[in-house]
Amino acid sequence: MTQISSISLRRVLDSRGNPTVEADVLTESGGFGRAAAPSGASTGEYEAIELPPKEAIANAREHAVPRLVDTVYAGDQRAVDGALRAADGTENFSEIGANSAVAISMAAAKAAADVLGAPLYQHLGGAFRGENFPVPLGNVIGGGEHAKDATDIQEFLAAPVGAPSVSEAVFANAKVHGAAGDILDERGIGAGKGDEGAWAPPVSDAEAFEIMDEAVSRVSEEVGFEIKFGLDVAASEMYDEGAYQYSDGEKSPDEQIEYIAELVEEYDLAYVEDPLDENDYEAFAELTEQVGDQTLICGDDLFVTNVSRLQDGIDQGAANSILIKPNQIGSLSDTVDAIELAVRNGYETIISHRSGETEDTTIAHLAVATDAGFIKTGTVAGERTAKLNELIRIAEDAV
Ligand SMILES: O=C(O)[C@@H](CO)OP(=O)(O)O
Ligand SMILES: [Mg+2]
Repeated sequence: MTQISSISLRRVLDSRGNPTVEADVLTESGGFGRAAAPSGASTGEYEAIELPPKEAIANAREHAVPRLVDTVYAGDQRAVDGALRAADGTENFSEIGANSAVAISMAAAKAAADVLGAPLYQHLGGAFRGENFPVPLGNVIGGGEHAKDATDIQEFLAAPVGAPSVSEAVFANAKVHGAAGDILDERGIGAGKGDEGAWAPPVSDAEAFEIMDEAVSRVSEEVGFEIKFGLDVAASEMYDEGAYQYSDGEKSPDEQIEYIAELVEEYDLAYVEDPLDENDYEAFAELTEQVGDQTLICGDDLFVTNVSRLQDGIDQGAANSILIKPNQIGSLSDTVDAIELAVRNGYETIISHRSGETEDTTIAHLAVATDAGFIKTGTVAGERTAKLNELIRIAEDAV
């Protein structure tokens, strides 16, 4: 029933106005799935390779499509992803492109769910999936590679850890975004928005901390539950010549560890992603040792959703959580392998969008299917709210 009968690939727009790969998968019984690849700006050095979409599509048509059509069952996700790996023949999808691979992988899962008449989260999670819903981490203020002339730290993220439901959490994050906008106004600071819809004000990181702190406490008081905040430092982007380059000077790796540990204390941060360079497992381990019992130290560029990099981190005690981005590794099976390895070792999982996104909502389903503790997918902007609104629908459907 789920045997793949055709695959179409096309270029569509992403939220930055760049082309990306979209895949349609059809099965012999009429099942249909459509998915599109997202795209990063602050990409990790060890990510699977995104090819220019035209090239990715041409190569996937030549190598992958013939291996899948009339042969592989969309319901057998491991077979779909195994065929993609075999068609590509490299470690990092540099032949067919991780963008083509992940689009086909996700579209096949959706086609299978369609045939089975089950929502995607149910198909991926199975009968015994957990009962929890992820806490949404929402980007409220940001800079780094996502906006010029804004903060050095890439993302200041609202974390509504005390929210009684997914929908209350989602609305609270949007309110924090609104409150941060009000505070910027009150301070006479004009701000545009970055790639993910977060405010991108021309302020120092120190001022952004003040604004975030004020915004989460205003909204927390209004909604009556605890809202903390966290960061994506995206430190690899500022690491150069052995030091972290901030607008107001540089910090050595030891100073960076001390600075982040102080921020965790001062602001009671719920979450700190990529506080250190992607090659410095040792520094990650040191910071985790210092503050890992108070906060999540998360590896994004450090782990790139890759089981062997995650295993290295587990062996060394580097970080206590992992960011999960299907396009960093190129297939849903590889993604789920990373999630399972993390869970077996007590690492929290955070399913994440990319800064370049589409209306695709697969990550909302993946987060629920795998019982992830968190999902990072913005606060406002259509390609972000697509996931958040899907999460609200899933929560309603799954009761
Ligand atoms: O660093 C990140 O976590 C992501 C998403 O916020 O950014 P990008 O997609 O640019 O890598
Ligand atoms: Mg990141």
